[in-house]
Amino acid sequence: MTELRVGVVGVGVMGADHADRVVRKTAGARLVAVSDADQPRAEELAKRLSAGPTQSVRVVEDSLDLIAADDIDAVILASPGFAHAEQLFACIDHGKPVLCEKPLTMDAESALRVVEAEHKLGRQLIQVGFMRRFDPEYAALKELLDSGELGRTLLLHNVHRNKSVPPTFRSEMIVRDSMVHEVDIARWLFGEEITRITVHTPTSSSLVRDGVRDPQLAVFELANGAMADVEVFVNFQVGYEVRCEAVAERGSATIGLGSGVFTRAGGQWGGAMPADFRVRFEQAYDIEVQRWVDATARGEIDGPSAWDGYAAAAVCEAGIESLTTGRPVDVALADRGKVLG
Ligand SMILES: NC(=O)c1ccc[n+]([C@@H]2O[C@H](COP(=O)([O-])OP(=O)(O)OC[C@H]3O[C@@H](n4cnc5c(N)ncnc54)[C@H](O)[C@@H]3O)[C@@H](O)[C@H]2O)c1
Ligand SMILES: O[C@H]1[C@H](O)[C@@H](O)[C@H](O)[C@@H](O)[C@H]1O
Repeated sequence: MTELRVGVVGVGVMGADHADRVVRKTAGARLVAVSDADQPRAEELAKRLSAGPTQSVRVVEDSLDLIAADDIDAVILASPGFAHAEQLFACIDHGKPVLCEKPLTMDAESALRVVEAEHKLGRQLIQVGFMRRFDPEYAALKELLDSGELGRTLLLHNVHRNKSVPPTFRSEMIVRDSMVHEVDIARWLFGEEITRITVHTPTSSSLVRDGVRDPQLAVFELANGAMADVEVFVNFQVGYEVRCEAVAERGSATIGLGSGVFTRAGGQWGGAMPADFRVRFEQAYDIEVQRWVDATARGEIDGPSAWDGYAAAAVCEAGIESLTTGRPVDVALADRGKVLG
């Protein structure tokens, strides 16, 4: 099998991690080029990753040129969400498969245009980076719930805490960039769309910037009547913590309790907490990128689709509206059958 020649756009925290993953851990793929609005950052990474005898990574100044390049078979998009729409349309124009970090785009309208443009092409090129679906714990939970062993799933309780986030992180980003993971997980575990969302804003931590609502407490209502709640607290100070408990008719199942060794000793109990998502979800990212590379070689995607990215964007848009009023907001979702015909 020939190697998939990959280009990475945006090499900040996540893009640099993915670039390194392609070089060191992913079979059947080769990192060919990187691009970043911050050129020195791209130069530095390319130099570091070109160190091996067989690896030569070049820098392409303009991300659209990287996407168009003849020697790039597929793209990993890890630029900020505001840059995704233009870069996704370029991938569609050039027929390049793309693993696009969440969020797909910044709003439901542009996300739907992406879905429609891909659909017009007649094949799926876009996979969205909802990597939790590849996390072995989440995958085991899904398998258990789908087996029916516990009966119907009725409720999900989620906790999503980051140690801290950059100062640019506003209240809307907590919905669009962080809560979007629970939006995807709820849709995926239930296999149902979310029809209504309410975002409550309890007292904010005194450690966050003026006006930022953190933590947030959201309730999702699903088409089948099930519900999910999530606490998102992105300035938790302690570490990275992601938990999910599913409550079903004949029992419940919880994941995310024991990252690392959980000890009971010397009158204390507890374990280590990962500092961030790169540690907690390392295995999920590895599996995600490997399966994306394998599927791309077959001309397919193997994970969350552009529709999943759009549906999440529509829920987050309603969530951002609810954030300001505290009232439930119905999700306006296009008719899937009509869009994908
Ligand atoms: N799946 C996950 O768990 C996860 C984790 C972190 C971030 N993300 C997502 O990954 C993306 C990047 O986030 P990050 O934390 O790495 O941000 P970051 O700020 O660390 O990196 C973004 C990089 O993109 C560059 N950039 C800005 N505009 C650009 C443009 N138009 N074209 C090319 N490069 C551009 C910046 O210079 C920066 O180097 C976001 O969509 C974010 O939501 C996903
Ligand atoms: O962009 C990041 C990323 O998506 C993480 O997985 C999430 O935990 C953070 O809250 C978010 O800021």
